[in-house]
Amino acid sequence: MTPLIELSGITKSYGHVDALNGVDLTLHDNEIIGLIGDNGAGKSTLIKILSGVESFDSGTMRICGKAIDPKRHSVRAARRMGIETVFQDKSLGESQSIWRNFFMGRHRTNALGLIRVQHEKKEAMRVLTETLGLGGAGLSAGAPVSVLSGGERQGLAIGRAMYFNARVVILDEPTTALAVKEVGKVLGFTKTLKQGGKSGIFISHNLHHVYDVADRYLFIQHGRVVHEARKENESPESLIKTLMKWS
Ligand SMILES: Nc1ncnc2c1ncn2[C@@H]1O[C@H](COP(=O)(O)OP(=O)(O)OP(=O)(O)O)[C@@H](O)[C@H]1O
Repeated sequence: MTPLIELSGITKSYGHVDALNGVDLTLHDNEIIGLIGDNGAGKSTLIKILSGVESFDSGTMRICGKAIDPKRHSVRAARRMGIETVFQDKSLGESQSIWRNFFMGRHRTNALGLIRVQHEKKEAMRVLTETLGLGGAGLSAGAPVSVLSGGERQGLAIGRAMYFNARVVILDEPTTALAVKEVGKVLGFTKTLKQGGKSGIFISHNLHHVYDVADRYLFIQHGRVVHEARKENESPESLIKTLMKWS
């Protein structure tokens, strides 16, 4: 089966800094991979390239078998091909309502071009309650995002990506700065992605979290994938040992 994402020899420099030095990476259908690497290893640069925020200098990138022209790659193009990124706490507007956030930039309109407010409210709540199990007293589509906990905000961003048919959801440090209970929620949402048939790329400095959600682990050092491991042969402790070896 054609992989969802195939990177071969991807390089990216910022002036004299070589952030990526020939990355090879494959992501398959309904698979979650964990990207592991020390500070400055190149993880963020890699996901910026995948999500279209940055372009790459050389190498080849294929999404669902289609070769990507680095000059035409953009966030919009990546989204069109089903790649969505959930950034830590940055993808939601605090004071805006939950339903507006959910449909931000992709509102459903009627024949007159007006936003279908009731439909969007209903759909947003359906995804949050049925797919992600959020809810409880007081949660309504019209409430501001600020009423949601840190974990629930990540859930909203993940639910939104699923609703808009993302094939691949990239989670960049989604558990950083969250309380333990909230971390559990976010790890649960990430597993929901996989149960829903999606794929994911999960980045975290906490290797217990990465171990928990990913099927396969890629270790990055100095802008290259230097080691790969599968869940069945690993434990959180063995991942930590391997990271120390490559740091
Ligand atoms: N916009 C930029 N301009 C100059 N150098 C950059 C830029 N972005 C990243 N770099 C450099 O590229 C290298 C890889 O950085 P990157 O942020 O991708 O690493 P990372 O693995 O995500 O690190 P961290 O875990 O600390 O977020 C680093 O040396 C970094 O300083």
